[in-house]
Amino acid sequence: MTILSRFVRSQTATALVLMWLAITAAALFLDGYWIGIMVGLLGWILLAASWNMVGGLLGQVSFGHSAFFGLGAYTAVYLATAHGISPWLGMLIGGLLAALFSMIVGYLPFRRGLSPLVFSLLTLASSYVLLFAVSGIPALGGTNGLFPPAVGQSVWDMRFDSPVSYLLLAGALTTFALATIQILYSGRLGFYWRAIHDSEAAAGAIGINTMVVKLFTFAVSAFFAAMAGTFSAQHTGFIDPQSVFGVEITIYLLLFAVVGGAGSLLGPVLGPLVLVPAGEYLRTALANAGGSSAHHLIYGIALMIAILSFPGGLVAGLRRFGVTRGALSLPDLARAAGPAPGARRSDAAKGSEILKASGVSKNFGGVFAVRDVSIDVRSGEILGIIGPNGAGKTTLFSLLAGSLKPSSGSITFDGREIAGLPSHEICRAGIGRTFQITRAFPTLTVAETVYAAALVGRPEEEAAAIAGSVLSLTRLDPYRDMASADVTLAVQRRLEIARALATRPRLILLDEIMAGLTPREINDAIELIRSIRDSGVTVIFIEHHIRAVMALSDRIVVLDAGELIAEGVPSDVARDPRVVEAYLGRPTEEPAVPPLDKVKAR
Ligand SMILES: Nc1ncnc2c1ncn2[C@@H]1O[C@H](COP(=O)(O)OP(=O)(O)OP(=O)(O)O)[C@@H](O)[C@H]1O
Repeated sequence: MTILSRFVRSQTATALVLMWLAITAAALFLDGYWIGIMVGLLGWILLAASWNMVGGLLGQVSFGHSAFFGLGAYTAVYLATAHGISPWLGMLIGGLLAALFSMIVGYLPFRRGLSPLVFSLLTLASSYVLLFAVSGIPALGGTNGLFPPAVGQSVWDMRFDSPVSYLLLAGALTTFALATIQILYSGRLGFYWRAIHDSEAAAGAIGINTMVVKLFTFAVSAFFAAMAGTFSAQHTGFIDPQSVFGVEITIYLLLFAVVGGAGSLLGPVLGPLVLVPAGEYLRTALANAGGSSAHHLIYGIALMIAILSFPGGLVAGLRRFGVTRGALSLPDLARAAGPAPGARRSDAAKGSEILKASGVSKNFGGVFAVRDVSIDVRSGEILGIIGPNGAGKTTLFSLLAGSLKPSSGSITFDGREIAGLPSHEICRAGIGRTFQITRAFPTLTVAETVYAAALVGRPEEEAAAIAGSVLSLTRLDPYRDMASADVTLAVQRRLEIARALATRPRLILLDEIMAGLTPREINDAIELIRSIRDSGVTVIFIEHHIRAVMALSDRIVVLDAGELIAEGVPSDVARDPRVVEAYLGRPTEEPAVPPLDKVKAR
């Protein structure tokens, strides 16, 4: 499907058609007062849609969109007053400045993977920094603000006599933003946004460069917010630091998101559509009965009732009428006949070394989770990693998969040093992983999850072919349209494997995929792991189920208290006294050491 046909079928397109019908009707039948209200409404929709890209779709709540709004307003007005530059050019420059500013603000939290709260606070601080900075600059009018030049009344000056002209301009800018967001969402970015929103760690593990996606999205969002700022300044004819950089704008944006539905494409349209006219109606209706305090009181109470009645916002309430959060563009995977998951062959010949960890350690403060561990993994083998709870198995996986950086040591994969690389680069190098505690993408279906993983770094047709074949291999076909959050634990674990396989790894790391499964499901998992190996993928798996470890492993590595204590074929490892001691504690009488395969894991 082409970009255009995807767009035409979207709910955004329908909303835009309705919006233009309303604009036409308003232009024909409404007076200047109501047209002014509508202009304000469209401005809020534009700003709310821009905020929703980051706060809703990515799940990174920004308290600083007023900073971008203000940058757009001040840049255009200052360039027009001081240098006679057209606000159109000012809008572009303001947008670019805001995009640059957003990248400076977002770089550190995104790069370091800091918590969303840190991001929120940084954005809030950024709007205050600009508020105080601009208030202290005389050339920008200080706290008194600036007026756009009154000359003109022309398209070039973005100053119009007729309210209808502002209405048309607001409609055009809002259309530009909503259409752009919809087009981005209908492509691969929609999948990446949802994946990052649902689980950033899992998004990185399927190869998504989460930092780049977040920075890009933040920059586009800031550009649109600045656009709204320029427009608003031209429309109202006056700006001051408090009105454009102030926290009220952010509070309104959060309210629109909560009432409309954050994370959906239509939420930022519905939120202002309900709240702006309702606020205006209350303001005028109660003008003679207590003035602004009565209006604010009733507005606040109504808002609280609305928020409590529709926890997911209006979009959630309207879902039964077919209003969705925005459909992703999933191709028909059933028709896609793809290559086997392991078709991306390793450079390493079967039996040769594919992964080598040498002297790898990881400490958390004084705790050594992994201490001086060295392992070799051969291409085509199944390597089991066992050890008591807290032995360092998952930490070792995280080091191999890039979610943790080793404190010391080296890890090479296919001869390339990968220690300390971010998880998306390690995935792209050919290592896939599952998580001990499953990290589904709950807002995606089973098929969308697998397709999203296959899509990273590949054309859509190839991704569809891979996803189709992985769904068959992992026997997930019957569940493909179910939400990932709604399937059973056994299916969720298979889905994690399928997601990792869809990245077409040469090596897959499986972390306790049998935990909590029934004996029958464990047998299925054993068969699945064998078929993965047979498709050409090397397997390392952590498991507490000794029967499965014995049945599957070509070799076993045993960790205890962060150290490697034994390594070898299953029969040797099972009888190694150090291993049995690690599991059962030191025997009091010799030779009462039972072999490990008779021991139930703790
Ligand atoms: N982020 C962390 N911060 C501090 N300590 C940690 C962290 N992650 C792991 N540890 C500690 O490192 C040690 C090894 O933990 P790890 O989860 O790797 O063990 P494991 O062998 O996978 O255990 P299990 O079988 O219970 O999953 C434990 O003592 C754990 O408490």
